[in-house]
Amino acid sequence: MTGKIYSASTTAPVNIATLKYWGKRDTKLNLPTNSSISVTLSQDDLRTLTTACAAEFFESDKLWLNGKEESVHGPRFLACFNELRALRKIREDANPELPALSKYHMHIVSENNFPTAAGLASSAAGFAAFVQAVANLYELPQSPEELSRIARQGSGSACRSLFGGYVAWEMGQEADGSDSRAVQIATQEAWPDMKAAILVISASKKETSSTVGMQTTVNTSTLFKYRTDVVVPQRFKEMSEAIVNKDFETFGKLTMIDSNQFHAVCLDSSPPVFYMNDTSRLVIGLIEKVNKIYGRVVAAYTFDAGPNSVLYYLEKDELIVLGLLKAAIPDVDGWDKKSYTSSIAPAVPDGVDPCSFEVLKEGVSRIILTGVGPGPRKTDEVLIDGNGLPK
Ligand SMILES: Nc1ncnc2c1ncn2[C@@H]1O[C@H](COP(=O)(O)OP(=O)(O)OP(=O)(O)O)[C@@H](O)[C@H]1O
Ligand SMILES: C[C@@](O)(CCOP(=O)(O)OP(=O)(O)O)CC(=O)O
Repeated sequence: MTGKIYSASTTAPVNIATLKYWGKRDTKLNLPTNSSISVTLSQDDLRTLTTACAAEFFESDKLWLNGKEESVHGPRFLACFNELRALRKIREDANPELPALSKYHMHIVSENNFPTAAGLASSAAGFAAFVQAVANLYELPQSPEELSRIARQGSGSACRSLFGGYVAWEMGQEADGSDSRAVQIATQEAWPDMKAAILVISASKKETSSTVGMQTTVNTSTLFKYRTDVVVPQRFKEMSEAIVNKDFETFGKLTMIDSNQFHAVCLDSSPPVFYMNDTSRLVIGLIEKVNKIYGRVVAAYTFDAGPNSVLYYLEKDELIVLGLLKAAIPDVDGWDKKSYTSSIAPAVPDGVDPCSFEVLKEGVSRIILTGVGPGPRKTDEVLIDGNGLPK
């Protein structure tokens, strides 16, 4: 059977948290135990591209991710489908001339241009793109904030990828999750010189998913309650202010101590959850050393649920940060053509032991040079063919 196919596409960005979401107070609605903050990264380097289409002749909802069909019958996808269809239905009821897309099955085709399920926040970009693509298809009037409440139910961190720039996920208080949504703290333009270097230390699927790891922490860690009740509320205020004031020193310090505390509560879980490895710890040591040598925060490290390291730094310090990394890991994929050598400062400052570079050379497989970027973007690129199947 054939017929008219309605379609819309979007791209969506990855975001990397600087104040970590770790723990759910409601696993069904994906409601967090604490608020969190992230930086949205440029889609020139990391992005999901998703096409959503609907047609009367489709027989079921389907999703193809990177060319492979995946189930959409899990509760996360179902929650998003149901909410989006309900919003479309409101439009159709108000205007009976609209095609009855809410009654049609959907085909979703999506591509990540980076490793999936490897701690590079693919679920964040993936669910944000999915929700935004369907919202585009349905021509929904809802704001990014409202869409973020839906994306949150796909994957918590996805709610933050509905915005560009600097984003907070406010945990909310309501039992139904109506006030647990993302808001923008500052636009990309407000603080445009934030850069990020991602050291890909492992691009393989991780052993303990974030979903499982965080609930192990909620259920067993005694340090965790102190983190959510005392530490995060204070840090949330300080980090939001640091972003608004473009105060990298405070932003960077908070980013590093929060990453470390997140991994500390993982270790305090039973059984303990480990995400960092020896290479990750070496990166921490190196950045701590460099910051000490310069007497200020030149770069801030953060690690999610995996060994990969994300380093935030300001454009003005690019020569210091990338000069050192280029000296340490010159041969990995991902370097651009710039030289990053300076006539005034040595690439490897006094006090940094170049012997440690051997471990980095062994452990890092790729560098991704990126920076703060915008939120989801509509695109004319379409990933489906005339039969509603992946091209
Ligand atoms: N483009 C996409 N479209 C829809 N769903 C996606 C997409 N990309 C990833 N996902 C979903 O997210 C899952 C991977 O999420 P997971 O949390 O395991 O990894 P991650 O997001 O890369 O890591 P982390 O969240 O710890 O940074 C995939 O199995 C898939 O269900
Ligand atoms: C360490 C983190 O990256 C955890 C992300 O967890 P997810 O958003 O992947 O978890 P689910 O809500 O279960 O899908 C920290 C963060 O992004 O804030």
